[in-house]
Amino acid sequence: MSHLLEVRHVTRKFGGLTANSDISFNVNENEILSVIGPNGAGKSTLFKMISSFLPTTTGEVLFKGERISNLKPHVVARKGVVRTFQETTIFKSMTVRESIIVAQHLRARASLAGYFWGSRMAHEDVDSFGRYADDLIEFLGMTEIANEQASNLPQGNLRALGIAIGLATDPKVLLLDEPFAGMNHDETMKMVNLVRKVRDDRGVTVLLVEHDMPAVMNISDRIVVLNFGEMIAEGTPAEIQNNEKVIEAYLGSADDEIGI
Ligand SMILES: Nc1ncnc2c1ncn2[C@@H]1O[C@H](COP(=O)(O)OP(=O)(O)OP(=O)(O)O)[C@@H](O)[C@H]1O
Repeated sequence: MSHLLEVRHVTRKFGGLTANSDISFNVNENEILSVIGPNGAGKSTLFKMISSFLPTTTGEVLFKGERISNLKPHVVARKGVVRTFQETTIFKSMTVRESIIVAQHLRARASLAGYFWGSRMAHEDVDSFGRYADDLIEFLGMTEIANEQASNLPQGNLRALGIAIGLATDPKVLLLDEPFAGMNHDETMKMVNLVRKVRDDRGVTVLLVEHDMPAVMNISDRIVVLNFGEMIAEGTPAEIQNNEKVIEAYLGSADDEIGI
């Protein structure tokens, strides 16, 4: 298996605070890798650097051997590394289908003027965006809610729409920020299956930050553990569950009901 992503000696400081300290690990193609750690461990900061929403202080992130850290986020997204946000960023006034169409703007070939004047390329874009949206809607099992306004959707469907929006630009790597947060067991299991399907059927490599340990242990091929900005472990779910440093980090934190 080749390394699709390489996180190399990444450090991020905020003034005197080191949020990430010399983090290095690789992500293989078609892998589901979770980043876990107690509150404030530096997980979100690391995700922001991988998707280039935040520059590294030192170190770099490579995608297919090419540096993607410290570029503009839309450039990184266009290359195929896309971060999904929690539902706050979903266009609530649009329907599911409209949201997925609009989210494809990064793939547009026609110019803005072309859209304004209705050029042939603009018409082709709009047609292909519609077809791709319908394909995604079917793939994600959202046909029945395709024309529902996003603001009317329950939590589980909103999360699925977040994933659909992430997939709208046909990424190679999807970064999911707490995809199971606030979900009950059934909703979590549906989302676990959906994320697996995205990996299995569309060949998307998935990185996720998550606090729900049973879900993490269920879904992950490998896990990276952060604590106070340091990477303290990396391994399979079974290895992580038995890792002394990890157990200590969680027992010593407010997350001691973490269930690992
Ligand atoms: N923009 C910022 N400015 C200053 N400090 C920050 C900033 N962003 C994060 N931090 C600090 O960096 C540390 C790591 O934060 P981060 O949000 O990455 O942790 P986390 O593991 O994602 O936490 P949680 O699980 O609670 O979401 C924390 O001490 C946080 O206060």
